Amino acid sequence: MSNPDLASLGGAAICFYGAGSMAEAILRGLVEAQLAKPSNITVLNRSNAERLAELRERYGVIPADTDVKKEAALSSADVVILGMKPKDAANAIRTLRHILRPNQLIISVIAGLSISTIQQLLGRDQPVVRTMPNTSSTIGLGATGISFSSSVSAERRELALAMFNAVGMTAVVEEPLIEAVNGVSGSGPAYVYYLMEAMIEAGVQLGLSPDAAKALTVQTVRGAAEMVYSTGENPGELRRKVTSPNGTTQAAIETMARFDFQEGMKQAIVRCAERAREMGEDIRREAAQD
Ligand SMILES: NC(=O)C1=CN([C@@H]2O[C@H](COP(=O)(O)OP(=O)(O)OC[C@H]3O[C@@H](n4cnc5c(N)ncnc54)[C@H](OP(=O)(O)O)[C@@H]3O)[C@@H](O)[C@H]2O)C=CC1
Ligand SMILES: O=C(O)[C@@H]1CCC=N1
Repeated sequence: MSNPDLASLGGAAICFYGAGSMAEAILRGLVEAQLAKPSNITVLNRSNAERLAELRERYGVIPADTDVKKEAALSSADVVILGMKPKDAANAIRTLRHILRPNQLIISVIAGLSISTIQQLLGRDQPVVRTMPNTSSTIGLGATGISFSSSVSAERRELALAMFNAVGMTAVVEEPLIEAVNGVSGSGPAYVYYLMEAMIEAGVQLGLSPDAAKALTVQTVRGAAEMVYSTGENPGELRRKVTSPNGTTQAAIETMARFDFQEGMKQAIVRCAERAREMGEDIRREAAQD
């Protein structure tokens, strides 16, 4: 399937600096949507050459598996995507200081890491796009929050949006709201999986086979998400339609309310955002030691 946004990415050379699960989710989406040619994508990591070979096998992207190739891939890229864990970010970004040119576009997916810390680690006002995607990008159903440093041109904003629109939907937010995005959708798939684990366990407890409990749970979550998406109705309205007075659903919801289910969810999301800020602060302190 060709993509109408293809023109906006053109032949941009993209380098994934960090080649883990999030990098794979994005690059797979880009390749499958034909938004980028595999021959324009290089991947590199710290030391795991087998992983790079696996990505080459799966998507046809180019592994940069020696120091010379890594430096060449980074210095020649139009876009460098930072995809390492927050604890590895400061050291990894510092090494870019003498490799990158000042106008190369940086896109970060790293939780907590602010645009100003990236620029501090690079020692200059490099154009930076800060994002918070999620792993559903793997199947083109990602949700990504995006913010830009003031030095990112309108054309490059479009390019970054096209990249993440290729793997799902995007929401442009002011940078201080990226942690809120982390709380809602960056970590969000895990909350849904957690809920599904409980639904499956309860189904088995009630006598269903594990396979039947899983199949019924998966279809229920898919169907419920699709109902909200395709009808445009609020989840609360749709919930009320399922809940007959004094019926089975009411009994279930009242039980959840006794355990303060919604309050627990809200506090979890607030804590997630707070944890992202703490992790960002740790990296900022590391950067300040320069
Ligand atoms: N997973 C998720 O659901 C989401 C993750 N994120 C963010 O994405 C980032 C990556 O997460 P995830 O993909 O799960 O992590 P992974 O552990 O799967 O991947 C991390 C990658 O970074 C590489 N790396 C680490 N240090 C360096 C270095 N100095 N130079 C080059 N490469 C390096 C690792 O290489 P090697 O294996 O060789 O050490 C590995 O390829 C995190 O910052 C996270 O906050 C954002 C949204 C969602
Ligand atoms: O758990 C984490 O820190 C990462 C960031 C968002 C999802 N996973």
